[in-house]
Amino acid sequence: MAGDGYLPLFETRRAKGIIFYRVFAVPVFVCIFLIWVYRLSHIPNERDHQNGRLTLWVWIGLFAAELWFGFYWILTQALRWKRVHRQTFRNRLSQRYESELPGVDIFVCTADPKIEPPTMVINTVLSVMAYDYPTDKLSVYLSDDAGSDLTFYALMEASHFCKHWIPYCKKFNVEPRSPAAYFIKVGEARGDDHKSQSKDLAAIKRLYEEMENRIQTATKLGRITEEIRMKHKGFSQWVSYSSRLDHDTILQILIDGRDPNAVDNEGCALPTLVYLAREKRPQYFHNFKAGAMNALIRVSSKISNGQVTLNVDCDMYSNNSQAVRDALCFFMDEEKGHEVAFVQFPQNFDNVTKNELYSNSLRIYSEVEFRGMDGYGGPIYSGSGCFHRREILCGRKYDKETKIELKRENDSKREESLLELEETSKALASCTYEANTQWGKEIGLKYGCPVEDVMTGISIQCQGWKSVFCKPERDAFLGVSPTTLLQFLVQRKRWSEGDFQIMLSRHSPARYAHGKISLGLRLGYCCYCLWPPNCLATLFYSIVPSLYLLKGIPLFPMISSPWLIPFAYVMFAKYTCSLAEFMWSGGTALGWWNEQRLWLYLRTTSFLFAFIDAILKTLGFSESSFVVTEKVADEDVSQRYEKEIMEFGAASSMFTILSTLALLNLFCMIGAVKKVIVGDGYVKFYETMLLQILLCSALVLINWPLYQGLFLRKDNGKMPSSVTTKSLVLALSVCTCFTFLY
Ligand SMILES: O=c1ccn([C@@H]2O[C@H](COP(=O)(O)OP(=O)(O)O[C@H]3O[C@H](CO)[C@@H](O)[C@H](O)[C@H]3O)[C@@H](O)[C@H]2O)c(=O)[nH]1
Ligand SMILES: [Mn+2]
Repeated sequence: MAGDGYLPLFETRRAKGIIFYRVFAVPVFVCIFLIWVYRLSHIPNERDHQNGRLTLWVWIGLFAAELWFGFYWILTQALRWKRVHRQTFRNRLSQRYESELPGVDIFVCTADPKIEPPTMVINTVLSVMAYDYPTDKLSVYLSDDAGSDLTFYALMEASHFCKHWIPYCKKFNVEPRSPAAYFIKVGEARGDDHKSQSKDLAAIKRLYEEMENRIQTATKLGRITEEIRMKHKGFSQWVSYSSRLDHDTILQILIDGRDPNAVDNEGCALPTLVYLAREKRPQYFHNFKAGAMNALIRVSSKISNGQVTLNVDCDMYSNNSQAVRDALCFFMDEEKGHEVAFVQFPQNFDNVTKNELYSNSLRIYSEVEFRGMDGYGGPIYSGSGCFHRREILCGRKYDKETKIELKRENDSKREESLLELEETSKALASCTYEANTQWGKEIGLKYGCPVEDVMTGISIQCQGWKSVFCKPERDAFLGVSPTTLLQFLVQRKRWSEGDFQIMLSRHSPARYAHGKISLGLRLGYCCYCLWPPNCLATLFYSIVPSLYLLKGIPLFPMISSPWLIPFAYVMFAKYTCSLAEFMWSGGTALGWWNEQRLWLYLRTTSFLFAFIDAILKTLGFSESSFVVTEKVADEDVSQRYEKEIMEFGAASSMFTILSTLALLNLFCMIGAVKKVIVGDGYVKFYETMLLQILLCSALVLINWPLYQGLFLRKDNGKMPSSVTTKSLVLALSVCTCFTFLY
């Protein structure tokens, strides 16, 4: 196809405004440099203060923090310097390859029926079963790490309902194809929007609601009744089940794509649908999601062996039925496609409130930073919403000469009977299968890291492969993001700890990746992998200058000094730029303000805990864990979330740290105000301490929701009184000790 008249399947464009951005970034860097010069050229000596020695240490601390911030700012530039946008041409794909499209295996992961309700899980499954893609080439696998018969039951119901749902979606070309999300959307639309299909709509809605009722009745009951049990032989597999961590492999091919009778109610073939709960035994470590994915890769290779795989988390339903075709435009492009190992779509969420209370839209990642990495060889593999070439995920090395042909017929073993196929596949999901193999090391997803995805992605890129970031206009996947502050902090602790572990591991972008991926991409990786150490500089900067403000000792240039300019410019430029970025990406000003708060909270808690834990793990002192994010919330928690009221309500040590810091700054602020009123006059204090006053007031201002939670609120989401007491005592003692002892 390549040649003179060659029309590519995708196009890459430079992002607009890059030159403008670069021109803007240079003076910021110069000013950062001047700040360093200021610290080095103004080292305090004994005569400056009677407690000069102490100030010297503080000076060194500030210099270290500013060195770090400056260095980190340079890293963030790598994510902005060369942003690109991609556009796909699905029509061309269809014209050239419609009859030769490759098999696509879709893996949905779930791990707990309580916090990932079965109805949510099957909505995701149904949405991907209804992709606009030849159904005989589509297979959907649900991995259930809880081995729950409730989830299995829900999937069984879905396997019946899909016979109505898939033809309905295709007939009326509906979006989104998650039934729950679709019915909500239709409910909100104007009456005449769906008039032409009102009869079919009413019928399909009734079917869905009946199914949903049955599933929810079972979920509420907490077990499967005998009556339902009798209906499907699959339940018999639960006899060996003693707990979620101790059971045989449970595998059911609910719809066998090879079976000529597996058709929808219009007579069209259905996609294959498989339930898998891999074997679990207490004496074998199960490696969390990475273990589940590797079992899925093996089992699916036996059953359908699609050349392309897609993984979605159980809450991430497909919101765009064209996404598979978008991904294939990259893989199947005749000129550049052969070097693309994976295509990552952004993670979007359908429960984000207007001003993103927990900065949960991941806006800056998807609009700015991933595009920046894409310019340097490809984004990180960030889990859900990523298409892979199966062979590469299984460890195939890059070789310029040989191209992996995607367009070929499936070579699955078609002769075996369903039962035989189930039995042989089961063996692939046993606990012992991986012993003495390269699974988890060179093959499949990597083990031993809480962010198995990022780790796997960097090692694929280091083999020489590229990746692509694809963000179609209509969001491809929508999921559920945390709805409480604690969930958010715990999730980010897992992410940052995992990323930092990569930094300390043999896959470190700082060392291992040298010469294997571009410098820009390595710096980009470092930006994420160095999240946790940020805690040190941020803690220092949010405590020490405020305490010195209380004492009346200046740590920054005076208002009349020209050295104030670089400080002022860096702050002004950095924050204006981030505000502009945020608003250009479609956010609100208040959303940006909330994001700044969340960064402070992350840096002082999640990153701190992650920093300590990652180091302990690397030294072998603690075991890895994976706290699954809750996807449902209590009624009153959800209501507060809708109203954008921050949720505390748990006696967590993370909250003690946050409250102590907030109170400490408040006390310093009050102390400073008192000094101004009774002390040597407003003007002098203001002249010498301006930056410290600004810093401390900004911290007080941004912590406003915390003070509310500590003292003003009465609802269940307020700060628990134990946290309030602890942090009051801590903050007061620090302030008192500091004032009187030094
Ligand atoms: O033992 C486990 C633990 C988790 N999961 C599944 O993994 C997915 C991700 O878990 P979640 O708690 O939702 O974590 P998030 O932080 O929201 O997930 C992001 O970060 C993870 C890495 O930390 C990636 O694996 C995910 O794809 C990415 O969306 C969910 O579908 C879980 O059901 C398992 O299958 N087995
Ligand atoms: Mn999730």
